[in-house]
Amino acid sequence: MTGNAEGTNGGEERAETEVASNDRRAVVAKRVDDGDADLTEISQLAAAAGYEVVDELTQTRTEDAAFMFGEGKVAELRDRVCRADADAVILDNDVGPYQTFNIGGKLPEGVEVIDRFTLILEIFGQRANTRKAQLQVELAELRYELPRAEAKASLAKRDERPGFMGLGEYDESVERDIKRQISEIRDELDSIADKEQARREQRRDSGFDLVALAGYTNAGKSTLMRRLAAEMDVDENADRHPDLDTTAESQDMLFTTLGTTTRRAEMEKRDVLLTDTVGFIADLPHWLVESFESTLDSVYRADLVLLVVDASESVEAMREKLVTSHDTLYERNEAPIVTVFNKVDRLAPGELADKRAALSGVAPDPVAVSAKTGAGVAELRDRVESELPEWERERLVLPVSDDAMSLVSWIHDHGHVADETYASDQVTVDFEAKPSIVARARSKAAGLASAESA
Ligand SMILES: Nc1nc2c(ncn2[C@@H]2O[C@H](COP(=O)(O)OP(=O)(O)OP(=O)(O)O)[C@@H](O)[C@H]2O)c(=O)[nH]1
Ligand SMILES: [Mg+2]
Repeated sequence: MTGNAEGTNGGEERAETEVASNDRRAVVAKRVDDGDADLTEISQLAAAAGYEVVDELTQTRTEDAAFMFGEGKVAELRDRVCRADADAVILDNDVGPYQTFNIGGKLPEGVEVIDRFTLILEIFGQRANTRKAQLQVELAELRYELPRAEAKASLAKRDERPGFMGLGEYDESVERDIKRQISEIRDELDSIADKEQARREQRRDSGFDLVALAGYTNAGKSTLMRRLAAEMDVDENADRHPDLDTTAESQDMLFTTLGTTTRRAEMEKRDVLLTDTVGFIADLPHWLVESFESTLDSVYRADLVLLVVDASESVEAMREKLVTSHDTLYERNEAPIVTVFNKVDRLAPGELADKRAALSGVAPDPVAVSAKTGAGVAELRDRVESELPEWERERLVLPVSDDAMSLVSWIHDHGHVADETYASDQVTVDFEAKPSIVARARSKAAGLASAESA
């Protein structure tokens, strides 16, 4: 594949690649059919992957079958690469394997041609620090490679261009090998996903509501996560919640967060576990989204999703990012969504009201916050509690016994006790909890009563 996203075996080797990668120089380029090409996001992605952007080039024209750009533009690209002494060309386009090969052929020896997807994979490869993340990166790389291997195999078979791309002979065994690896990785990811699903169910059974932070990359999800999270009680929960973590790193960089982090959030009544996860980005091919699907399970399977958007950006940028986010959520999301306008500390007076009005179609009734200053966060907590699935109210009268006392404390752990009254031989607990918890409390109480009468 193009780019240097190979070597997904992680470990110390990866750390060295990362250090070495920090002084790579890149020219970023983009072609659009019409209008002006915007290089902001691809430049941010390049920086996130550790490239220094040394020059840029854009072109507005229809796609050239052989070179993607016009051939004259490729000559200009070559000049710029030479002048800037660049190591790589980063293209913000969906570039076919042959186009990549053809552009590479016009560039000085050793200059890499990297497209948007391989660049994103490179970033993910550098950030992948769990088994699951590494497997997902490997899966995406293999899925990127498969059609390319197929193309090479069919060319080799027809004996038209042996040694295509200077990478030696290809036969179908390469393809078979890739397919076998893909299926092995899928199996392992499936079993990880099953364990995670079981853990979510267990958490629900213990009375937690699961709230997920979703949104475009760099919207401020991790910063908001830290703001909402309770002072850490990881130690207390270390066994029950192995992915609970004290940190959720924030940086002004795309894709700071790759894996998922879960922390307890402090709410008035509800026990909420908040999960932070990978950000969304526009224009991803389906194979890349699918490779990271199980990372988004914590969003899709939550009880409530907080869709965070950077409100300091232009209305147009916000709209595009909201649409991308909704597209990503659309097919599989099961939970209600609350839109959060973040970074309101950066807005001029009146700007918030204008943006609310302009975006009411894609962001109905958003909560405005600053994760940085804490403004609006109290309102957000109230909103989370009011949007979570309704709790049921119940009143149980129990005999005073050791077993009854442990049931009372179980109810305290799993719901919200409004009143607890002791009489000489009985205790009355008035509480609210999820319907499933209320049902279990009832059956436990029935068990107590029958044990007593036995
Ligand atoms: N001014 C301002 N900056 C903020 C606010 N919230 C987050 N930021 C900044 O925005 C940048 C991105 O924040 P993160 O919390 O890393 O964003 P994220 O959504 O987790 O990003 P990824 O993990 O990269 O997808 C950081 O530089 C934060 O300091 C806010 O309310 N106000
Ligand atoms: Mg983050």
